[in-house]
Amino acid sequence: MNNKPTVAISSDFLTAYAALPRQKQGKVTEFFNKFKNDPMHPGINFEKINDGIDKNIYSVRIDDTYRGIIVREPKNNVYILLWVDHHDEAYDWAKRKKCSINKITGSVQIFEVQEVIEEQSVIDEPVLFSNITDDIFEKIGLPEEQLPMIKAIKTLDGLYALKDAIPEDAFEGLEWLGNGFTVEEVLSTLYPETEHVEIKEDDFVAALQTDTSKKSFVIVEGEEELQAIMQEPLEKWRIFLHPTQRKVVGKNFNGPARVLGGAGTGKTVVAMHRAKMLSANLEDDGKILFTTYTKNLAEDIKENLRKICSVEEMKRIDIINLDAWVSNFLHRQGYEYQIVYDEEVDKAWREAIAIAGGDLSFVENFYKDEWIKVVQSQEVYDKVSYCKASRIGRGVRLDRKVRMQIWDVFDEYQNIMNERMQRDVETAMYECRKILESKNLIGQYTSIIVDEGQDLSPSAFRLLRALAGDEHQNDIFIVGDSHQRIYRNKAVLSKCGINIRGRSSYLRINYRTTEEIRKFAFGLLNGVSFDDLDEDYDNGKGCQSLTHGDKPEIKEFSTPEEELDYLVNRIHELENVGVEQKNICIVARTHKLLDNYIAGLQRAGIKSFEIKANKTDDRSFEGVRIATMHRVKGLEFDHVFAVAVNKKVLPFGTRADFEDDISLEEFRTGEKCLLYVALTRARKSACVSCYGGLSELIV
Ligand SMILES: Nc1ncnc2c1ncn2[C@@H]1O[C@H](COP(=O)(O)OP(=O)(O)OP(=O)(O)O)[C@@H](O)[C@H]1O
Repeated sequence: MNNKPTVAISSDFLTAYAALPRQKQGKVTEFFNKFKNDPMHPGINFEKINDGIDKNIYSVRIDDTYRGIIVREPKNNVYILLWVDHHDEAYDWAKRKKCSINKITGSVQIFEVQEVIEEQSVIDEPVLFSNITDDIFEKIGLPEEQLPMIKAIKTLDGLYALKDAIPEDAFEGLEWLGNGFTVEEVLSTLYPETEHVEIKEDDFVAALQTDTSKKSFVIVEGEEELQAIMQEPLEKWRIFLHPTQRKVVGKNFNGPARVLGGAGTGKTVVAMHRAKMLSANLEDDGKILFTTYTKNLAEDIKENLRKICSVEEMKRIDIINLDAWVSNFLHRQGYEYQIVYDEEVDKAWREAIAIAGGDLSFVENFYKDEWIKVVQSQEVYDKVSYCKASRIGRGVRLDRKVRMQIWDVFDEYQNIMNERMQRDVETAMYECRKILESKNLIGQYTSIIVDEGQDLSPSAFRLLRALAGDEHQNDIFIVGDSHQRIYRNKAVLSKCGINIRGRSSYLRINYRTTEEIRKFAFGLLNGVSFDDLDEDYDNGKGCQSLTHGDKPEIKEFSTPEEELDYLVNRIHELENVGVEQKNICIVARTHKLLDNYIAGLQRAGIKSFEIKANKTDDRSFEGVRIATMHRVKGLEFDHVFAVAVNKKVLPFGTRADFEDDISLEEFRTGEKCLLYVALTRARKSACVSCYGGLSELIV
């Protein structure tokens, strides 16, 4: 017998632990501290489970009323904490459970052995898995004992009713098969080829270390680790990665890599774990840059990275939004221009058009778009180059004469910015790269990780290429989703010196939203084609959520007052069933609209907390969250109300604001993406409401 005990915790145990009253949680932690050091201490009361089917599953006494459920595998000195509950409930949970190592996948599995299921009595209905052969069931890790039970299932509901009885890894495959995914899709999507380990039937120590087991179990090594786990038991992302996530986190890529995945599929989680892994393996004075588009997201990431990284690992990671990095760098280099945004930039454009627009009759948006999508995207910063530049994908055709006239406006825009010692952010990024190149400062970072890659511009990616230096192992890692592109930037990686060919992956399991919300939100994007951040398309299909709930509601009202009444009632209803205000978020298209809701809620006695730009959502504040659609990016709440989704609000612009149909369509797509982002922040429920007519973007 191995003398050193191996003690592990299951993901289910943490769920059960999180549901206990605080005082009982303290007892469990106390028990566990004692237990971990000496599982066979005489004070630990192992009791057999009466009528239990697995002789290795025991109960242990936490206090007078609570019991823990533990697998004890004496041969290898392994202990796995599976559950904790009131005495009777805990015994009930344990009675029919079995813990074993799956012969095919080598993973540790907890499952129930059931003799009959009710559905078997419905004779004439065809079974759900009639086309699935035994070897496929085996491949997805279904225990032999459960074959008859699974083969008898007739409906998806029947499958869901058995969720707790089936091992987690096998259930996932069954759910996807039941939802119509093909065997090939299921095997290639959910069961990545990881290192193939031959596990002996009873070698629990080795089995706990397979990637599939690590999805549901964690071996607890030290005191600090245990404390960190028990302090935030529901933050499972810190510990239990899916094998598909683990594969991307740990892989050595011989150059830039890209990960796509719909909202809530764990892209940020993967990016954070990868940052930790790379930091832990950095040599000498290497450094990692973890960057993203918005400041608040960078702040959130910093906060979360602290939860998984050691102090040493954190020290080697710079976490900052790219424009802030650029601004800091330029400042250190004595660059005298100020980076300006939105209103300031628009002001300069308006003036430039008034001064140099002559008899051209283009709308303001046209110049701004042309500047970003042609000049900055291709770096054609002089008249001659601009006149020769490709304008593929731009709606209006321009002859040389008109291009020359347009350049006069661009010239004037640059003059104005120069006079004011200002720069738009893209120009600043371009100039930042030029300084890096001229001062031989390229390659400042060993590795760069980019979150929300869909929102970075070509100038940003070219700058990142320079910051990472020449292509090398694990140089750039980008996660993103073009369905969530809500700013005007769009880049093709290969055109920015970032070649990801052969190094791309897709995450397809949605951890955040219910399947019903995911489908509804994704349906809003029907008929629009999306890119893969490179030269190809991403159809965003082939995803599935882990949870289920009600379909999002669409509520139409005649007046804002009626909508507000509804909102107030719903908030009270949610509060009455124990939902905290901070887990509810109201999302609107514009800042101005938010003010109406804040005032309305106040009149109804409901506290609200506006989530503002450049700040994290401070959870210590009470109140229903309220934010713009742009601002909720990267956040999540149990319940989301997208309000004022009115005819004249979404899209927030009309045909007259755009020069041509292509520009208009691009804008409308951005507006759809905003609604997609807003709704996919919801974990449990989402509602769309409007007054005075529903937005035409909801079909
Ligand atoms: N392995 C995991 N185990 C448990 N929860 C997870 C896991 N991976 C991700 N999650 C949870 O799923 C939710 C979504 O994860 P994350 O924010 O990383 O997704 P995302 O793809 O970046 O989403 P979005 O693109 O919408 O911002 C988070 O609550 C996260 O904690």
